Amino acid sequence: MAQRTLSRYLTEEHRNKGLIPANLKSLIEVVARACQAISIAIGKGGLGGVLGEAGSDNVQGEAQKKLDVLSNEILLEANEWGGHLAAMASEEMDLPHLVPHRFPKGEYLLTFDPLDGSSNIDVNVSIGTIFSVLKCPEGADLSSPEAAQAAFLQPGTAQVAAGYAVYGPTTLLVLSVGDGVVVFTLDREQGQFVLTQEKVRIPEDTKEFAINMSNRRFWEAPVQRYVEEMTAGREGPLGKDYNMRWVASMVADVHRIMTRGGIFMYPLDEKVRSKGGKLRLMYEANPMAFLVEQAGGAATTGRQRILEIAPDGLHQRVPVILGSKNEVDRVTAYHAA
Ligand SMILES: O=P(O)(O)OC[C@H]1O[C@](O)(COP(=O)(O)O)[C@@H](O)[C@@H]1O
Ligand SMILES: [Mg+2]
Ligand SMILES: [Mg+2]
Repeated sequence: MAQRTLSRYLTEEHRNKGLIPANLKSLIEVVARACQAISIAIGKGGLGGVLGEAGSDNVQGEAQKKLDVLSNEILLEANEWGGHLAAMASEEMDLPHLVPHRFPKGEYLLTFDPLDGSSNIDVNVSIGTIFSVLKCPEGADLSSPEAAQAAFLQPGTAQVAAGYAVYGPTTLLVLSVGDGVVVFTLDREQGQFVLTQEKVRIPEDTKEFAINMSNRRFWEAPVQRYVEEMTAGREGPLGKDYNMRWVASMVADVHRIMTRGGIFMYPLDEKVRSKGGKLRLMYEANPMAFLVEQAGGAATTGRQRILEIAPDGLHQRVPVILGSKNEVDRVTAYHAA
C-alpha cells in the first residue's frame, strides 16, 4: 500500500470528511515544511553554528537562543507566502506579524512557539515547535500590528487545527484538525512526513506524573496535596506507586503522555503568581489542550477548562494541568474542595 504522506492524508480527510478546506491543507503543509527545515538546522547542531545565545531578549524578558530566533524566522518566511494567513503571532515577537501586502492575504491566523524547550537546545535533549490555527474574524482590524492583536484573542475552542513537532531521536509531527490526533514521522531520505499513528488515545488512568519538583515549596495547597498523595505510593490514599519524569520541554513531556499516558503540571505557584502562570496560553497551553482533549485526555488550569479561557493578551500566561483524564479531574476537584 502506498505510504500516507501528510499531503495525502490531508487530501483524503478533505475528500472524506470535508474537515480540511484546501487553504487549511496548504497552511498545514507549509508549517510542516518549516518544521522540517528547523529539524535539519537542529540536526546540524554545532556544525551549523546554531547553538548558543542570540544575545537578545524576547518580549517576555527571556534570553533568546540562536535557534529560537532562527526557528521564528523560518516559520515567518515560509508562511508569509504559502500559508493563506492574515497574520502570525509568536512567543518571540511582541506584536503580530502581518502578512505583507505583496503576498496573498488569507483567512487564517497562526500562533506558534517556534522552539519549545529552549533550555534543552545546547544539551542535545528533545525540543519542539508548537502551533495553533484560528480563523481570522470577518472584518478584523488588520491596519497595524497593534490593532491586529484583538483578532487573535479567541478561546481555544475556536482552534481549527493545532499541532507540534518534536525534534527527538526521530522528528515527529503530531496534528489534530478536530477529528482525533494523528502522528507523522519525518522520513529524512524522502523529505516527507509519513503517517505512522492514527486515533491516538491517552489512557484515562496513569502512574506517571511530570512537574518541576524544585518549585514544591511555592505550589498551592491542592497541588501540594496531590503530589504528596502520589509520592506516598501504594501505602497512600491513591493506593499505587507513581513514577516521575520531567524533561523540561513541554513538547517532549506532552508527547510522552500522548504515547503512554501521564499527567503534566505547570501549576500556579508563588514564583509565577504575578504573571498568571509560566506557560503561554495562545501558543503553548491552547494547542496542547486541544490535542490532549482530542486524544481523550483533559486540560485545566486547576480551576477552569483551558480551552474555555477568554484570552486577554497575546502573551498571557496560565497554569496548566493536562493528560490522563481521571488524574486531571482529581487534581481539578482538589482545587474546588
Ligand atoms: O525550566 P522549567 O521551569 O522546568 O520550565 C520548563 C518549561 O518551560 C518551557 O521550556 C517553556 O517553553 P520555551 O522554551 O518555549 O520558553 C516548557 O517547554 C517547559 O515545560
Ligand atoms: Mg515553550
Ligand atoms: Mg519557545
